[in-house]
Amino acid sequence: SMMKKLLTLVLITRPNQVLLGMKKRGFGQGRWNGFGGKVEKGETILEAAKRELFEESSLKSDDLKEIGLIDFEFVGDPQILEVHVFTTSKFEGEPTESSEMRPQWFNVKDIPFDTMWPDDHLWFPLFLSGTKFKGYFLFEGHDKILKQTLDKVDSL
Ligand SMILES: CNc1cc(N2CCOCC2)nc(N)n1
Repeated sequence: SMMKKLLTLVLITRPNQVLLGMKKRGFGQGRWNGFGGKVEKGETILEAAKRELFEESSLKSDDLKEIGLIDFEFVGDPQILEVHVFTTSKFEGEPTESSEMRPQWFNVKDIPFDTMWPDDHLWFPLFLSGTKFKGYFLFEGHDKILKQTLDKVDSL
């Protein structure tokens, strides 16, 4: 039976650039990604996004805007990952390496998609153009997308 796990993903931007973190351990290790993780009991999804952003990058933001909702399914695993994607260009602090993440600014035209999750190059253009989206990706392992849907939406 399908179980859903709530997760967050925060993409910080500044003019012509996106802040990504190199995941140093655990799920997605060795790939650049936004900042995020699990939603704990007793916190809202937005509170989780803020918390994970601070824990993983030392940045603080009260301006996170939800721009995407992505369901990830993995063949053979009943746990669906429901990832709530947020972005902001208003933040405080300096990106700082954590135990989980090594942050680095990337020019938008040089996003390292080859060392990111294979779904990212499909939905990043929507995030970068300010288009809200809903997506579904069925993975086989961590590198192969078997099925996908990606739709622009007016509201999430
Ligand atoms: C499977 N493809 C994924 C997963 C993912 N994350 C799952 C764990 O929580 C943080 C976001 N993030 C991206 N870009 N692609």
